[in-house]
Amino acid sequence: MSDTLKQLADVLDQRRHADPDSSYVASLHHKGLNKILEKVGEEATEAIIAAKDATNGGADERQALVAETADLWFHSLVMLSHLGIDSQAVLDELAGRFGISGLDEKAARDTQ
Ligand SMILES: N=c1c2ncn([C@@H]3O[C@H](COP(=O)(O)OP(=O)(O)OP(=O)(O)O)[C@@H](O)[C@H]3O)c2ncn1[C@@H]1O[C@H](COP(=O)(O)O)[C@@H](O)[C@H]1O
Repeated sequence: MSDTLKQLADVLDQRRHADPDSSYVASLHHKGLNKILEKVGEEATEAIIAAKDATNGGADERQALVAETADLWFHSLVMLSHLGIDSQAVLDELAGRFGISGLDEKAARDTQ
């Protein structure tokens, strides 16, 4: 899975300074951070609605949720690229959390 994310992140970095008229990614960078954040929020909302629809839905609704989650992940990667943050850092962050219960981590946070 992370090979796909890595490949996509590389393509996104390559498109950073491409022609906005021929690249959707370049057009997002050209419009700026606010537009990218607007898309992240929009795709998050669409993923939430798709998840609600998938609760009682069939294969089509489940596939729609997969597609909306892909849109959300894609636009989140564009956001990181725009800010010059290597998406590998997110994968490293998740890897660093392996074996640490979310409940234990939250309890430790509350005592700090
Ligand atoms: N994975 C994606 C990907 N996922 C979603 N999208 C685009 O994200 C947009 C989201 O759709 P919306 O309907 O929400 O957006 P919209 O209405 O077109 O845009 P707004 O007017 O709302 O801003 C669509 O244009 C999708 O095509 C993607 N565009 C590109 N990629 C990857 O990025 C690579 C580079 O793309 P380009 O920069 O376009 O060459 C591609 O080869 C793909 O690998």
